[in-house]
Order: sequence, then structure tokens, then C-alpha cells
Amino acid sequence: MDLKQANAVDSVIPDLVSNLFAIVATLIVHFGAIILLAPRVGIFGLAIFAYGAFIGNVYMKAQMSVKRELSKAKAPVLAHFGASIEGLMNGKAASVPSPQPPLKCSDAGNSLERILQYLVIEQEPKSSAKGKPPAHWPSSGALRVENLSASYSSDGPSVLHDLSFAVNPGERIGVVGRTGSGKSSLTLALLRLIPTEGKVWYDGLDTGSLNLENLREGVTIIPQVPELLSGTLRRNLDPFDQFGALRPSRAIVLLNHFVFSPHIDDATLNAALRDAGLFALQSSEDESRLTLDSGVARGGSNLSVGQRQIVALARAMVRQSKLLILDEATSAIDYKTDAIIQESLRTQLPKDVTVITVAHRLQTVMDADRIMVLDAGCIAEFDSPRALLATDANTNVEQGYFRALVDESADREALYAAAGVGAASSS
Ligand SMILES: Nc1ncnc2c1ncn2[C@@H]1O[C@H](COP(=O)(O)OP(=O)(O)OP(=O)(O)O)[C@@H](O)[C@H]1O
Repeated sequence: MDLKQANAVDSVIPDLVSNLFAIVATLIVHFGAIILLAPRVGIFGLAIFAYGAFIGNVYMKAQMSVKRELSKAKAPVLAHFGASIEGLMNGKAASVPSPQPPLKCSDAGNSLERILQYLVIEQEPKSSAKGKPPAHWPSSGALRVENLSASYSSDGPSVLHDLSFAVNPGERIGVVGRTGSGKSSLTLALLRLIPTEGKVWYDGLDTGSLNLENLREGVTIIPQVPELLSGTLRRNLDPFDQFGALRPSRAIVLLNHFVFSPHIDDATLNAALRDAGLFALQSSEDESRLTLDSGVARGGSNLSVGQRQIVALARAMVRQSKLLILDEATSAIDYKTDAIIQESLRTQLPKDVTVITVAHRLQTVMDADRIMVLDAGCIAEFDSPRALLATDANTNVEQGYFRALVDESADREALYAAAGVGAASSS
């Protein structure tokens, strides 16, 4: 609404209000006069008024439901239209954040209703002083899991069954398995995002006794398609200006003190972007290259999926997370970007950071320290790629799970070579 329209609305509203008052006053005077002259008519009047109010109430209730259903039916069309317009804008100006659409009154009522519905859904447990870990936690990425089972609802079927395993600090673990075997569910269970049973110790603390927010602050998860915040790249690396506040200063770290600075300096943020591999993807002469000041559209829609994963990886580096869970992006990411991300994970992360990679392409995890093979929510195998591929020759077992997955792959020879096992031993 521009200034002219706003002024016009401002001048109309007082007129409407005074007219309404005049109408109501006239009706009351007429009704009073009728009751004075013929009191019996007043009784009929009140009865008609009560009946009208009842019918009005029924109508409003029915009308609300119809409106709600109409809005629900229109929502996907409007969302599709909005996404198309946003995509058009991004195509024309990749680095310019698209403007937020103005809030329409007709939408606004439904949004309020949906917010109210969210207020009454089941809530996660609130944080308490008892669930707060010590300030130095987590200082290592050690993980121990005992009899972990999980389901998607408290009365739903179990999708993970009694998983028990341990991961040493700094280990690189690949999680593989056929579709539906429980790879993503395992990452959700470790963060207590779905109902779980059993015990998980992260850096020596039972995660079941920790506040959810503290647990999730201590782990970085990079999903297949990371969501970014609208704003700048700088804001996405340190959204709450919080990590700079607890960053130990190199100058006085020996004194075991912390420097309280309001922001992380740009040099640190740029170093994280470089280490995560962003600068390997773009040339410094490219005018549209991403910098800390580049605009990020809502959700990160003006960045490719690969760029979003790199930004998420840089964020993990800034956070100095000790446990990084990466859900490998599949077809949405090109080979070069994937190779850059994998190289960054291998060479740029501190040696004590534990990385769990959910892999959809076996090539991604052939150099992992160990590979966990999931099958129908159970751990079928958990060992080094070399040991898993050599299993058959050593034990005369006809076919291991991992070996079967590798043998079915088109790049079977390359996978054996990457694991340091001769393809000849496979036959
Ligand atoms: N939101 C959900 N609600 C209920 N069940 C779910 C949900 N998501 C997954 N499941 C079930 O949990 C089981 C494990 O699914 P999960 O997504 O963890 O497998 P995955 O190995 O990650 O598969 P993919 O490789 O296809 O991503 C499957 O039986 C699946 O049907």
C-alpha cells in the first residue's frame, strides 16, 4: 500500500465509524420507543434478536470451516506461484535476495489460526539447570551407543533395533545400506529428534540427561539440502553472534581464559569458507562470486545445493563442533562440488572431529576409517572397508552385505581400488 492509498484509507475510516454509530443509535431509539408504546412487541423483538444471534453463530462456524478448507486448497497453488516468481527473480539476479512478499490480511487470519494450533501440539521437554552440560563439553567427539531403538511416534513401529557401537574421537564413519534401512533415522535418533530408547554417551555424557538445546548445540548436522537464513553469508556463519563470544584467544589460551568479543572477525569467517571449499569453486575475478556480504535469499534458494552444503560445513568449522553428521547430497550436487566437500572433510577439519557420513554413493566413504552397514534397522556389519571387502576370502562367508553393495555398483573396480583391495580377490 503506497502513501496515497494509506491517506485515502485514513480519511474514510472516521466517516465509516461515525455512520455506524448513527445507525446503531437510531435503531436503539426506535426499539426503545416501540417497547414504551407496546411492551409486548418488545418480547417478540428480543426473541427474534436471540434467534438471529443463534443463526448468525451457526453461520459463522460453518463459514469459518469453508474458508479454512478454501485457503488450504488454494495454498499449494499460491506457494507454487510464489516459488516460481522467486525462482524467476533468482535466475535474473542470483546474488540479490528476493524481497519478502507483503503479508496479506486474508492470509494473516489463517496464519494466526495455525500458530494457535502449533501452541497446543505436544512440546519437547523444557531445558533445566540440571540438564546443562559443563562449559567445556563437548571436548571430544567420542560416541558410545548402547541398545538404541527408535520409532517415529511413541506408538509407531520401531525403525532402529538395539544398535550398539562405539566411535573413537576423530574417526570417520560411513553409514551405508539399502533404501529404508534406517540411515537417516540413525542421525535423527542421535539428536533425539525422534522417540528413542537405549543410551547414547557423547563425550562421556548421557545425552538422555542433557537439555535438548545443549545436545543439539554440541552436534552439527548437514542435511542433504541445508536450509539457510535470509540475510548475508556472514549472518549464516554465526547467526546469533554466539560463537565469537566463547572463542578462546590464541594469545591467552595458555592461561585458560576466554576473550569475550561480540563478533567473529571476518578473517576467521573467510578462513572457514576457504577451508570448506567455497573459494575452490569460484574465481576471485568473478563479479558474482560469493563473499561474506553476499545476500542469501530465504532458505538459501539463490545458492546451489552444493554451495549450501559448503556454507553449512563452514558453519560447523566456525562452531568448532566435535561431532559432524553429514547426510550426503545425491543427484542434486555435481561431481566437482562433491569432490571439493569430501576433500575439505578429509583435510581441513581438526583431527579430533568425528565425522559420520550417511552415504548414498559408496565412493564417498571408501576411505572412511570404518563403515557401518545398516539392514532393516540393525547393524549388519561395522568394520574398515578393506576388512569388509576381504571378509569373504578370510572367512569363506559366501557374501557380505557391504561386499554385495559394492559388487552391484557400476564402479565396482574403482571401489575395490579405493579400499586398497584388489578386484581379483572379489571373484
Ligand atoms: N517420517 C517418518 N514417519 C514414519 N516412518 C518413517 C518416516 N521416515 C522414515 N520412516 C521409516 O523408517 C524406516 C527407515 O527410513 P530411513 O529414512 O531412516 O531410511 P534410509 O536408509 O535413510 O533410506 P534412504 O536411503 O532412502 O534415505 C523406513 O521403514 C521408513 O519407512
